[in-house]
Amino acid sequence: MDINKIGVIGAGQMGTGIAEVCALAGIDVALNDISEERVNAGLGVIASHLARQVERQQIEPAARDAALGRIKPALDYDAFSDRDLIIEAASENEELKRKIFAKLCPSLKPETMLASNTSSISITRLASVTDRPERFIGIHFMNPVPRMQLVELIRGIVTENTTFEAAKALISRLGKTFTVSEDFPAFIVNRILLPMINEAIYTLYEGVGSVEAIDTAMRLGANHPMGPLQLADFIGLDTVLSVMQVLHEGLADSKYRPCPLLVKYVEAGWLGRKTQRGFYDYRSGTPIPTR
Ligand SMILES: CC(=O)CC(=O)SCCNC(=O)CCNC(=O)[C@H](O)C(C)(C)COP(=O)(O)OP(=O)(O)OC[C@H]1O[C@@H](n2cnc3c(N)ncnc32)[C@H](O)[C@@H]1OP(=O)(O)O
Ligand SMILES: NC(=O)C1=CN([C@@H]2O[C@H](COP(=O)(O)OP(=O)(O)OC[C@H]3O[C@@H](n4cnc5c(N)ncnc54)[C@H](OP(=O)(O)O)[C@@H]3O)[C@@H](O)[C@H]2O)C=CC1
Repeated sequence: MDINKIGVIGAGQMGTGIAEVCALAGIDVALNDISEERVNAGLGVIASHLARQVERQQIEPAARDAALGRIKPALDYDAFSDRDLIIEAASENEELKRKIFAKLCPSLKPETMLASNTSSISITRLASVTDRPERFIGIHFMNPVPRMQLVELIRGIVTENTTFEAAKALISRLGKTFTVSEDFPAFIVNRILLPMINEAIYTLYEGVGSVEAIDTAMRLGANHPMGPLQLADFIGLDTVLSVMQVLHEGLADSKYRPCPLLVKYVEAGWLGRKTQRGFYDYRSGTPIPTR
């Protein structure tokens, strides 16, 4: 099936990025979140990111205007009745995602495909709460979506080839590259990257280095574009913790235990950029280490 109309659930960092790249590629987007206020805030973020691309002469103003014209708010799931694909990008919480998918299906055409942008959670388990597990797939974009070339594709145990092929065609239309991961905890990217970030937090927690030393060391010592603690704040410390918990529980190996300092920051509501404070304090505009 050609994908020309998508629904996106979750207007946060990833949902807005997915909506932005799909609209720029000519796809009609209906964007949902838990409130009209949240959806409108997401639409504002998309407009500001597109404006930045116009300023940088990466896109023409007309392309920006056309893309914005393709994105509309979806304040309930009835707005998804004509969609070809729904991409869920709500918070990294399995119970929340299962509730979304269970509630969503009755509003959809029988042939509508379902995808989750989950960083780590079992596609097979998420698919099992729907009426269409064969049309359910993991389409895992990377953050920030407009700038990252990779998309991970993860098939559930019964994902059909037609669904897999449609997802591959969408990724190609977005000008991105996919890799295929088997449906095991955190797939490929986060199975490797998040334990590294967790280890960086342990390095801080054990006093081996300061926030700045750790980030500078990896930026200049390993040519990472962002230091691991800066990246953790960019991803969201709640998401980082959720992924480590999925790895720890899913693989039953203590090497994936989340660092107690990460747990403390999340419990304090210090989630990184999205709350203006994590390993850095962003409230003044200049990132200042919080420890
Ligand atoms: C957790 C998961 O499930 C999987 C994942 O996604 S793991 C995370 C994977 N992503 C990464 O590793 C990103 C690593 N960082 C980078 O590649 C680069 O820093 C970057 C592409 C994000 C920015 O590139 P850059 O050219 O150095 O910076 P620049 O383009 O000037 O952008 C600078 C700013 O905009 C942000 N940014 C740039 N483009 C953006 C976009 N399209 N959307 C949102 N933020 C963007 C940058 O984070 C940075 O923020 P501040 O100005 O607030 O510091
Ligand atoms: N951050 C990253 O670097 C990456 C994240 N991902 C994955 O993408 C997904 C989203 O992550 P991210 O965008 O960072 O998270 P954010 O916290 O930025 O956004 C999640 C959004 O979902 C909303 N939400 C919560 N419950 C519902 C619901 N029932 N219906 C609709 N929207 C809801 C949240 O609202 P509220 O805040 O009010 O609860 C929030 O606006 C997660 O599964 C994450 O693992 C994948 C790749 C990279």
